[in-house]
Amino acid sequence: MQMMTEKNRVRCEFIADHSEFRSLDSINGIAIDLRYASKNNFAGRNLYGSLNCRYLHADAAKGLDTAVKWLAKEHPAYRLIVLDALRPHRVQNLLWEELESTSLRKYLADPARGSIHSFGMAVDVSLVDGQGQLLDMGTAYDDMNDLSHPSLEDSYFASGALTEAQINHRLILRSAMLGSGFRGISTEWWHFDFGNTEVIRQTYTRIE
Ligand SMILES: C[C@@H](N)C(=O)N[C@H](C)C(=O)O
Ligand SMILES: [Zn+2]
Repeated sequence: MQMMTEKNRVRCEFIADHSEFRSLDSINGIAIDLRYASKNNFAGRNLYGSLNCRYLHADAAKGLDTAVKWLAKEHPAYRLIVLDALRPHRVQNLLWEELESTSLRKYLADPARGSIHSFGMAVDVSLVDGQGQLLDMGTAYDDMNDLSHPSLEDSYFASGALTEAQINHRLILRSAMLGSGFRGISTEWWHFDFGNTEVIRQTYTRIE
């Protein structure tokens, strides 16, 4: 296993000069509402402060370009909205502290391993309609409970806790993302990693 060296870590303040990363503003056709750059998140405060986190690694940005094109062709009434993208490692630490002594840490990557967001290789996304309104996914973004788990959707549909429309919205989002090289996780309908997470942790640049 390759050890992470200093050259694999870059402070977020220098990201604009780093050729591996692409601004979200270069991805045509997406909406952007970075929740951790506002008070509208589970911590209730702006966690990014003056840091510009409107970035992704170029590999993941290319995947998002593909997802945008698929959606425009197959579901032109809907658009992707990016709720989080690059998340500096120092902010992952803040999120981890925020959930100390709770059972909710299972919804976060342990900073000891590192979040794929901190490599710019994960995105939190949803769908908006033509008016920019979020589609109903059955739970809100970062709603840390079982109803958000893709792995439990079938049973929640059977019990009536999730409607057909809510499941359909999730399926459209998932089709756009999985068909473009992203992988979902079992506990969050909004989170997608691009590529092999072990390779990313070992070889990609982590933003501090
Ligand atoms: C906290 C949530 N939005 C999230 O992104 N979780 C993943 C697993 C992470 O922390 O990397
Ligand atoms: Zn995420």
